[in-house]
Amino acid sequence: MDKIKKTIDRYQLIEAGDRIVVAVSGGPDSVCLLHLLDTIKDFYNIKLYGAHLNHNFRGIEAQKDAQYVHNLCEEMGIMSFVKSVDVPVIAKEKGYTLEEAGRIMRYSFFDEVAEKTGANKIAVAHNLNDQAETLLMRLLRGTGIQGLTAIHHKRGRIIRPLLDTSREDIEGYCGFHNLKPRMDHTNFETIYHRNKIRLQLIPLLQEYNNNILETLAKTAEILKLDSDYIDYQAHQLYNQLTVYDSKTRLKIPIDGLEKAHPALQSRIFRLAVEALVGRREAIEYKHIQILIDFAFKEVTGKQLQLPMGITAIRSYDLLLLTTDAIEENTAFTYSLNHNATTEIDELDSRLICRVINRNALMEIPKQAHTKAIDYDKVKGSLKVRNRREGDRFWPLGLKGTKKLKDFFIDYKVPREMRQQIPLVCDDDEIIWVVGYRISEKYKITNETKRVLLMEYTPK
Ligand SMILES: Nc1ncnc2c1ncn2[C@@H]1O[C@H](COP(=O)(O)OP(=O)(O)OP(=O)(O)O)[C@@H](O)[C@H]1O
Repeated sequence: MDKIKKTIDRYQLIEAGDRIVVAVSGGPDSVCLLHLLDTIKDFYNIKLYGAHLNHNFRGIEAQKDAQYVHNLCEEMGIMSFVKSVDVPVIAKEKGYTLEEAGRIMRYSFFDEVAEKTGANKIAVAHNLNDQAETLLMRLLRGTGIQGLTAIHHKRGRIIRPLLDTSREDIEGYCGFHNLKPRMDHTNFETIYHRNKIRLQLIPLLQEYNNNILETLAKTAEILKLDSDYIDYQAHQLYNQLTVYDSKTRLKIPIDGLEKAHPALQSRIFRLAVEALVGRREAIEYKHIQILIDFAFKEVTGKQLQLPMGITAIRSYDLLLLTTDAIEENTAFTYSLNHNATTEIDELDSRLICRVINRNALMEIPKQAHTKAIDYDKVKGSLKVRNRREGDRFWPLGLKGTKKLKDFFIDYKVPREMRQQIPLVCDDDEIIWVVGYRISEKYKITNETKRVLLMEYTPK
């Protein structure tokens, strides 16, 4: 009891008035956690809810776990929530491992219960041994400083009050209070490997250091401090560099990245991945290495396909990361009416055209997306379309026409964005490359009488 109170206070896991969902698998750890929190609930002035997910891994045994948790909570007068999810089916459908799917479903269920009850915290029962085992497993597999910080006492609204308490103490507590937890079946994570670490490696290490569990936990804590600092720096730089086109598309200037310390580069990529797909760990170290090589060494225009549907595109001095489908064939053409609004569905935008008198032009504010041209020079019908093979254009201020492709290159328009740039044309020529330039041929001169005013806006 003293130990967990110390942990709670040291890491500020609980505040008066908290409503806490306790994740109860039915094993010794979570039963001990529930009992402990129930004992101190008045001291801390908190309200508890029990939550159990039946993963449907083990038929009747799993149902008994669920029943057990339900009964236990009822005996303690704690409102409980039990849900059954067919995790094996979901894992198969989504291509996750059983362990991954179980974890995702479990945490989304805890969130659901928190939503329902208005809880602001979720308590899970990882203990000191879990911490040491996780650290050793990661060390053996190979990991970075972040991985060696192992399990955290607090992350978002998840709290782990038992993280400094050993399995031995937890079993002692259960025995003392006559609690009868069910066998802990919850650990699907390479059970065999973890068990070997638990039963062989840790006892061996204990011959060298009696307090190996505490030592490993301390190491994780020291590393966490340093890791937090590097993360903080990475966040700062990420926020400084990254430009979002949309939620599914972001750009990072390559020279900014290149100047950053390599320790920050890989973290910035992970933050970008997190922004796109919600999870930092969605791609592995080897993918980050490939991405770094791609960003700094590959040629313009090439694409790199990463897991989770992420595409990286290097274009000029920008690295684009997106989960959008990169479509090549999106040709569109719309006729423009002189005094009307034309919707361009493909770009989710509209173009408003008005023919006005030359004199009225003075009152129109100058904006990049509002342009005026000499209407009397327009031949045939007006339209807006995207680029075609062989397009040429005479940019305002230049001596003659050039290939539209070269114009785009001059303006560093990424290749895969060129399809998305509207071009206002007449029967003969491109009049306006929207967002960039109008044509020299259609510019307003002293002779201009009627003006076509065009305004391009998002829908
Ligand atoms: N079926 C379950 N229902 C409710 N809570 C559970 C369930 N399984 C696990 N938990 C909670 O999660 C904690 C960690 O469980 P376990 O060690 O099996 O998961 P892990 O895979 O190691 O970790 P994590 O779930 O945090 O990724 C348990 O102590 C318990 O609080």
